[in-house]
Formats: sequence, C-alpha cells, structure tokens
Amino acid sequence: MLRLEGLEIRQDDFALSADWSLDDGAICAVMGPSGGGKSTLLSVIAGFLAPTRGRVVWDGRDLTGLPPAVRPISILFQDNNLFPHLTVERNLGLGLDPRLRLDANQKARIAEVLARVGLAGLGDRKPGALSGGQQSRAALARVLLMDRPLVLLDEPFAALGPGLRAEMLDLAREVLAGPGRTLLMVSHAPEDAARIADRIVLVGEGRAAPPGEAQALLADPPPALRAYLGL
Ligand SMILES: Nc1ncnc2c1ncn2[C@@H]1O[C@H](COP(=O)(O)OP(=O)(O)OP(=O)(O)O)[C@@H](O)[C@H]1O
Repeated sequence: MLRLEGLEIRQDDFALSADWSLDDGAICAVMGPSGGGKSTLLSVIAGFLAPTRGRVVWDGRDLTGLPPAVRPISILFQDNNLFPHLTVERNLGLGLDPRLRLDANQKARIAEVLARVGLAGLGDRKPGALSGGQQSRAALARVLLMDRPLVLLDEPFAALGPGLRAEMLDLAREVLAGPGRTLLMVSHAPEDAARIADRIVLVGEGRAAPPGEAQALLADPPPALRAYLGL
C-alpha cells in the first residue's frame, strides 16, 4: 500500500499537501488543473524531490530519504527516455546490468517482455527506427522488465493520437495492472481516466485529495472536478 503521511511540499511560493493511502492493485488517475502540482506529487513519490514535511511509505516502509533508484518504483514519462544510440534490447538491458554485459538468460527475459508488448523481433532496432507507438511499447516493456510494484505514469501517451493512446492505455492495463502492482497516472484527459482508472486523485488548490472512486466521481463530479472538466 502507498501511504502519503502528512506530506507537505513547497517550491518557492507553491505548496501542496497530501495525506492518504492507495490500495494495492489500484489504477489511480491523478487529475487537476495545469500547475496544480500533479508532476510535483509524482516527483516526491519517486524521490526526485524531497517533501518539506511528512513521509512516503510503501508497505509500511519509509521511502522518504531513499534515492529514486532503490525505491520499489518504475516511472514512465511522455518522452520515453530511450537512448537513441542504443538498440531497444540494450535500452532495456540497462535496467538489468548498467555495463550491458547481458547473458543469455537476461536476453531471453528482454525478448519475452518485448513479445508481451507486441515488439517481438524488434530488439535490434534503435528507437529512431520505431514508430511513436512502438517507442511507447518499448518504454512499457522496460517498466515490465523492471517489475516494480508501484508504477508512476506521467502523461506517458500524450504525444500519440487518440486511437493509439487508447490502445496503449489498454495495453498498459493488460500487461501492468493486477494484484501485485499499483499504477498512478497523471492525465489531462478525462477519457483516459474513464478508460482504465478505478480511482481518481484530484490535485489543485494546494491539496492532493484522497483517492475517490473513479466512475462515481466522473458520473457526478464535485465542484473542483466539474470546473476542471469544463462542465
Ligand atoms: N523547480 C521548481 N521550482 C519552483 N517551482 C516549481 C518548480 N517546478 C515546478 N514548480 C511549480 O510548481 C507548481 C506545480 O507544477 P507541476 O508541474 O507539478 O504542475 P502540474 O499539475 O503537473 O501541471 P501541468 O498539468 O501543467 O503539467 C507550478 O506552480 C510550478 O510553477
């Protein structure tokens, strides 16, 4: 379980608080107005930014002082973070061995996750030789390979067209979601939340509200969500 315990975040004159838990296996959309603090909240959970007060706790373990790399967390950003000079296999391999001395077993695991996201046989390509959708699949494969229990997605598919975005959201849910993994996804599109999220955290006016039931919130939005959705 992810628990944000009396969390307070300050950056210059910007402040954000959060005090809630998210159940294991949830797919939670993080929504709210631009500049509300959605990315900042994810940065604190990931460990790129320290809170001014409070704790980030995972399964009873305090993560607050830990560097990002040792947290039980994977992150998927919009720009995919694939190195252009490395093949897809080696991009993924970096997560297994930073020196890239991959053994047959590791290569087989990479081939397996690539097949899982529909990229079988494309491990030898460099990212530039993949379409935008295929690059998103490669980034998803890397998250799958790392197999961490908490996955943070910061508008991962925003650059894709609506049809492809929906396809990628479905794939993300299919390959990542399940009892052993919790997904927290920043999205500007209510249809993304409606498509895959079962919880919504609304971020705005200095606060990340506790996760609410997604379908209920979207069916009968409270005033802040109503304003954000332009209703
Ligand atoms: N390094 C920084 N130093 C000071 N303030 C910052 C820094 N980074 C972001 N901010 C401020 O923190 C606030 C929250 O920004 P954040 O990017 O988290 O919002 P967001 O909800 O993700 O916005 P968007 O939807 O536009 O991406 C903004 O007011 C922003 O100006």
